[in-house]
Amino acid sequence: MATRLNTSLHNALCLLKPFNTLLITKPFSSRNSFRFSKKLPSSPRRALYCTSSHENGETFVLTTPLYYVNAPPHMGSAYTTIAADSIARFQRLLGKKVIFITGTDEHGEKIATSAAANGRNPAEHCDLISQSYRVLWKELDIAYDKFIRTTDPKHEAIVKEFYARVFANGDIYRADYEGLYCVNCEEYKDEKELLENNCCPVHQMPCVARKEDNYFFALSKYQKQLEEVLSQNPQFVQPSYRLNEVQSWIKSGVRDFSISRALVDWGIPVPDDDKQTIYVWFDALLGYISALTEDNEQQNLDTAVSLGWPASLHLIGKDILRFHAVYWPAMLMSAGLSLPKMVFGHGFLTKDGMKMGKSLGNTLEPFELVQKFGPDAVRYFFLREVEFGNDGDYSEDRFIKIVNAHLANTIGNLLNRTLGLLKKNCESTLVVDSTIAAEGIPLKDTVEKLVEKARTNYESLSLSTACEAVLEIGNAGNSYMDQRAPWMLFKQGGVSAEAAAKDLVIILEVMRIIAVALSPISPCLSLRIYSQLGYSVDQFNSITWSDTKWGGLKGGQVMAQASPVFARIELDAEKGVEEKKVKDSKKKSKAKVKVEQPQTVTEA
Ligand SMILES: Nc1ncnc2c1ncn2[C@@H]1O[C@H](COP(=O)(O)OP(=O)(O)OP(=O)(O)O)[C@@H](O)[C@H]1O
Ligand SMILES: [Zn+2]
Repeated sequence: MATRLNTSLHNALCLLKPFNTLLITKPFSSRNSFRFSKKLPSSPRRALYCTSSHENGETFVLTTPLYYVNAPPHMGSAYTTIAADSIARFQRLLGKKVIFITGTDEHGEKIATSAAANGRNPAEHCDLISQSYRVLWKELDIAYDKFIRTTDPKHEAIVKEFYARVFANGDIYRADYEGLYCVNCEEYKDEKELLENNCCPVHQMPCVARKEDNYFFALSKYQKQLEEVLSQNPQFVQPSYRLNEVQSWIKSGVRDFSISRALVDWGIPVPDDDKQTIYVWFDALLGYISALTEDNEQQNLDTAVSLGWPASLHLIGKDILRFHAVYWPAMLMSAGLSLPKMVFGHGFLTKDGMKMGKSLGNTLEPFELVQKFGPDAVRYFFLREVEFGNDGDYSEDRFIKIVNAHLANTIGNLLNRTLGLLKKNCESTLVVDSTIAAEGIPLKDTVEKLVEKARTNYESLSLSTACEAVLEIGNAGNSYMDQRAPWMLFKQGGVSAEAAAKDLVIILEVMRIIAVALSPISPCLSLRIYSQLGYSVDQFNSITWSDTKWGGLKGGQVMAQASPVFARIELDAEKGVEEKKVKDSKKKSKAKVKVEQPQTVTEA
């Protein structure tokens, strides 16, 4: 609730500041180094696999990864969260109850080391970094419903209960382990997946040899059930090429993994053995369940599960696919809980071809980007530019080109020009209902088809194509404006002027539909469009996807004063396109946001 209120407030602020410049684990192996000192447990005692024991009807529960607080967020963490927020907003538009869960993963060796390196105790360190995630989510208009920290006491209670269930099911045993460990992944690595000098392929740093006496989770017992989950429900892992990856891991044989650490103090103690702490991944994944509870509720698994489990969607980066698509389902089966409905592993934002990451330190600063360009531009660019699922590289030139062309020109200018004409010729008042204005006009059918394209692509998480469909609506509106040239028709007067007045209604209806259809991606921009069309913040906040249907604008509705809804980004010393191109090729440009002048003068 608090989040919702904050979001409304924030939206209202967006209205006041239209040019939102914001100056404002792993399976280990070890053919050579791995040995058990104890026998494997026998097979599971109870039937475990169920994908839908809990049906939560129209509730859509989605999660981002719980981000590791070894360092503040970067554009990669923001990317997943922006995508999740857009999906959550779309699902809310469909009328579903949404529980959007995000949070921070705060235990483990990497955190303890990072805290020490910064001269802080781990708890202080986690408070600070976790807060920086919340601040960034606010800047980016992320309307999450639950923010879980794995250091929350309610989480610890759930983890211990879960551990006890898995133990009671005979799936935890004690053994020695010796292997190569990547501290940044917090995972023992299979030697065959390492690069030269035993370097982790994700973090490009050598893994260290470790020998420990740990508790193990008997993943190998679930091999067959995991195979069945994937073959019976191929939707479980998306996109489909990631499913192939997961299937091949499982086919090559899953191995038990260690779920405790003897050398790490900063973690949840293993029940009945306070010399060990629970492995950070075994702990963190449960955040998706503990997040469902309220702080003042009795904390137990059954309560948590009744509040929304299983999740409809785990949205993650491909780096943590194995945890979510192999370990997590097996852990849930062991505890007798339902499996999430889908795990979607998107690609990496890269820098020079390498995954941008905290450990590598090659990150793009999201706070800086938002301050320079505003949340709408940042959200739009990454979701439009990177096909969801694939990797994508960032370049400032491309960023500026895309947001200027799409948001400032195709959408912003069209609205501005139309409102300018309406003010000059119709006293900013619509002459007729948009349904009547569009009678016999093919543009209406085109828009309806594109709305449907946007909807199906949002539904299948093809966010880039959904953006593309909305932009096509804008292109269709621009073409209509250019073909009809209403400014000429107004000059002709009489019937022509009457037709021109209807044309403006048609284009403004197009703008209204764009605002609704783009609201999951760039909500503040949509709100600004809506308010220019004469709607209140409350009216905007109650839109649903059915508002993409043609016919919302009515005759007599008075439009607001025209003012640009999206600030075109200008380069510092820009003096014309050619000069800009030359400059760009010579040195990295510095960008700033500048308000573009309305373009109504020449046409009017
Ligand atoms: N470069 C990236 N591109 C896309 N998503 C990313 C990227 N980096 C992190 N993420 C998101 O964050 C998740 C990993 O969170 P984590 O807190 O471990 O961040 P990290 O920067 O990858 O950390 P590290 O570099 O220490 O491994 C990924 O699964 C993904 O959701
Ligand atoms: Zn690693």
